[in-house]
Amino acid sequence: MKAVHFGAGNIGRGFVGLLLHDAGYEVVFADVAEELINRLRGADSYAVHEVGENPAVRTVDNFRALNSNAQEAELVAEIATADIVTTAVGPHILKFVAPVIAKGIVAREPGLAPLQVMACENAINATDILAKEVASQPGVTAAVLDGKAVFANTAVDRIVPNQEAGQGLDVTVETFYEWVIDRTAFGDSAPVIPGATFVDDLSPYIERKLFTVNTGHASAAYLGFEAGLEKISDAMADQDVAEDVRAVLEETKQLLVAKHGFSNDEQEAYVQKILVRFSNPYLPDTVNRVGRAPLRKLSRHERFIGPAAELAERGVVPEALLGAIASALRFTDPADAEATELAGILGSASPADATARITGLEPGHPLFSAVATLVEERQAEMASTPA
Ligand SMILES: NC(=O)c1ccc[n+]([C@@H]2O[C@H](COP(=O)([O-])OP(=O)(O)OC[C@H]3O[C@@H](n4cnc5c(N)ncnc54)[C@H](O)[C@@H]3O)[C@@H](O)[C@H]2O)c1
Ligand SMILES: O=P(O)(O)OC[C@@H](O)[C@@H](O)[C@H](O)[C@H](O)CO
Repeated sequence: MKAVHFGAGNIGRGFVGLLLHDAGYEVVFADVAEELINRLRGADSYAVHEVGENPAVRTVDNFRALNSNAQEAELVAEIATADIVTTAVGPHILKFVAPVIAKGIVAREPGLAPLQVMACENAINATDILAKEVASQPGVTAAVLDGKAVFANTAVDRIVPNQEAGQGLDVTVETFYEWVIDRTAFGDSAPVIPGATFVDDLSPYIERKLFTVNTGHASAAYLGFEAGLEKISDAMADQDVAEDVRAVLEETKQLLVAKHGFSNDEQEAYVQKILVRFSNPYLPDTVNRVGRAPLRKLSRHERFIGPAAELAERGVVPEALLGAIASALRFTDPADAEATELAGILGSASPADATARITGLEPGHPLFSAVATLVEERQAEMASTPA
């Protein structure tokens, strides 16, 4: 069995690659980072260090690596004969990997089982986004895809920080993991991945993951950044930050319980577990990594505006989420292109225009004016602070 996995970064090596390896797949990593590809080519195995409660070291072998920019023909041939394609490249990168995936699908011999495609990104229904991109490639029609590929949405959860320089291919991860996959996409032929959970309705799981783990995580990052802290575990050790994160998760709990029918106790247990995960002192995770790409995180259906908008539509003022959004507007990182772009929008547009551009909220939406007020406050702060 062979899997082609796009993105040999943190989650690619530390989670998706590991679970596919443990399920018996040979993994062909495809990435654009030449140095990383060369390292993978030169190694027989790498180690995944699971840190926290019940630490363990796992070994991944039986992999190869291709440069997806420089070795397109080879990659097409691999995809044409693979069982599974997965991605962990970032939601905005899916459009760049779609063309080669489409070519690989077109090149599959008739009679082969359909390629099983799963995007493992933090976004609601990321595989649908990828499927749409694949279907829009030249020469690809619904008839071409029919019988040659199936696309399944998934929710992936494991905190994998940026890795220390000098660590080579080895990855430090938390012990917890969860990979929930939409079973319905596969008919009777779902892949056997012992570490994954297959469900008939993914939407409650994917929203619960994004609006609890990622909303809480990003809140800790932006509130922690504002408090001058670098590590997520240090942010969680700050009583004010921890209380604010807890209040944010109380609000998303209210939404998730009402919308998806999770019991209050079940959701509370999920929240408690997550707070412990964020506080893991052995995990060298930073506010800059978790706060990365603030424009993506502040977009319409993402971890802040998504739940806050739904709460506002239900007549609830999401005070704690608004507090976290205010902190997100203050996030700066010269190395982060989206943080720079965010500052540019705040510095040049009117409060209403900036709010619409940053969040995608419509001016008539019940959340709009509350966010516009935060934007205006941030703009006033920026105007009074020397550059
Ligand atoms: N790190 C985590 O804790 C975590 C957990 C769950 C989900 N995710 C999601 O997984 C995705 C990846 O996150 P990450 O933390 O591993 O990031 P990362 O930056 O460590 O890895 C991304 C990898 O994708 C590669 N890449 C970029 N463009 C590419 C292209 N066109 N073709 C092939 N490879 C390409 C990069 O070189 C990099 O190696 C994101 O969507 C993230 O939200 C991350
Ligand atoms: O990957 P992002 O940028 O969407 O979010 C940053 C972190 O919150 C995220 O990577 C978590 O570590 C992960 O989603 C945990 O499962």
